[in-house]
Amino acid sequence: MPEEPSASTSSGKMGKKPVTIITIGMAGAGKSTFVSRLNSYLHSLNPPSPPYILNLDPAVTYVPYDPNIDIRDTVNYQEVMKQYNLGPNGGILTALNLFTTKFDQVLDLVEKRAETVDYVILDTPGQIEIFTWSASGAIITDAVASSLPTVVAYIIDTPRTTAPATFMSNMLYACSILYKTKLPFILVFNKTDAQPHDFALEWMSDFEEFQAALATHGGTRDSEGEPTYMNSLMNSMSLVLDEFYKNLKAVGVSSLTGDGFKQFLEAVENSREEYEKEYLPELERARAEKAKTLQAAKEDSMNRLMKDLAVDRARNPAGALADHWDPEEEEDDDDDDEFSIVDRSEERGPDEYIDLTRAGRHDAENISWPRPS
Ligand SMILES: Nc1nc2c(ncn2[C@@H]2O[C@H](COP(=O)(O)OP(=O)(O)OP(=O)(O)O)[C@@H](O)[C@H]2O)c(=O)[nH]1
Repeated sequence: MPEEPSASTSSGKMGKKPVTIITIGMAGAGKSTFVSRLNSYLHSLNPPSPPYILNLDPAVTYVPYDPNIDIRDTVNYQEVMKQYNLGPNGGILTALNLFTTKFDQVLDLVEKRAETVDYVILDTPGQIEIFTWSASGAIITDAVASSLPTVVAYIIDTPRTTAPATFMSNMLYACSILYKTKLPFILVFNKTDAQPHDFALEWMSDFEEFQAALATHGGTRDSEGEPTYMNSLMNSMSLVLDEFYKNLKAVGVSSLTGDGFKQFLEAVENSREEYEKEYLPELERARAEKAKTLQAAKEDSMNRLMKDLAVDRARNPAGALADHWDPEEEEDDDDDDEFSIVDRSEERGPDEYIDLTRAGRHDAENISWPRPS
């Protein structure tokens, strides 16, 4: 049963910046269903807190919610596949890369809504590596995280994670994303209606429990009764991961029934504090460092340029007299209007039905895409 909705976490409109939730997870873990349930849960709060949702999966045929911004409105992934002779994964990756070139427009739209929403939710492509191991995924994550408090929700298919080896692989993947993004991180054990997540919490809080589960699992001993290489490796890894688990929040949810979403939002609220205390100061330090380096480089190039100019003028006084700069002569090569991001909520009323079969593909045939580098 879903818990009684509470408005305690709905405070963004009262002065706080909205939190961005980036949902990441293996194919079929339930990302879209999770986003859809989170959307309806936030609508059911008192007062309601409708989120701003971005769908970043260009290949999805159906999403069970109405996204405010949908990558499919900007990039036709089938067209991209045809135009560049790509397979499905290359097509999705290139479509995401093309969309990323316009992400400043997306950020503008999101920032425009920052006063009126508490949550911005990103649904990512089904193939996890397309977002987590691509330049565009990193650019989108960094851009969002430098503008708003951001948290990663790593969605796990709990029923498919009960085997110790699968659990460990999933945790290692989560670990790699945590260290790559350095953002507050929530492990979301989904589908708890089908499989409660207690076993996972036990394994995370006590590595001996995990090792005991490993020992009872088949295939951990060789023909001579000795622990296999994989078994020894996983035993050692469980000690390593013990440290990683300390930096994580874990919640169990059922996107089917709505169970656990109150706890999820509480974890998001704690992550906001973590972002402000840990991520933001680090971001500001990195920004200041970059600005300093950039300023020094600029001054150095300027000094060299001025020196060169002085030499040129001394050598050629007649040419120096003809020196002039006319801003009117500058060519206007701004091609920003080539294609634009669509905010669906500005086109339609919030409760209006969106025909997803018709949506988007705005003049896709007329778009001439730049060659991917
Ligand atoms: N029992 C149960 N099934 C769920 C739950 N959440 C999602 N599912 C099912 O899991 C399947 C995959 O869900 P999706 O939301 O499409 O998963 P996804 O991660 O977005 O999938 P891709 O985008 O294709 O990677 C669907 O059949 C859902 O109905 C849940 O909480 N409980």
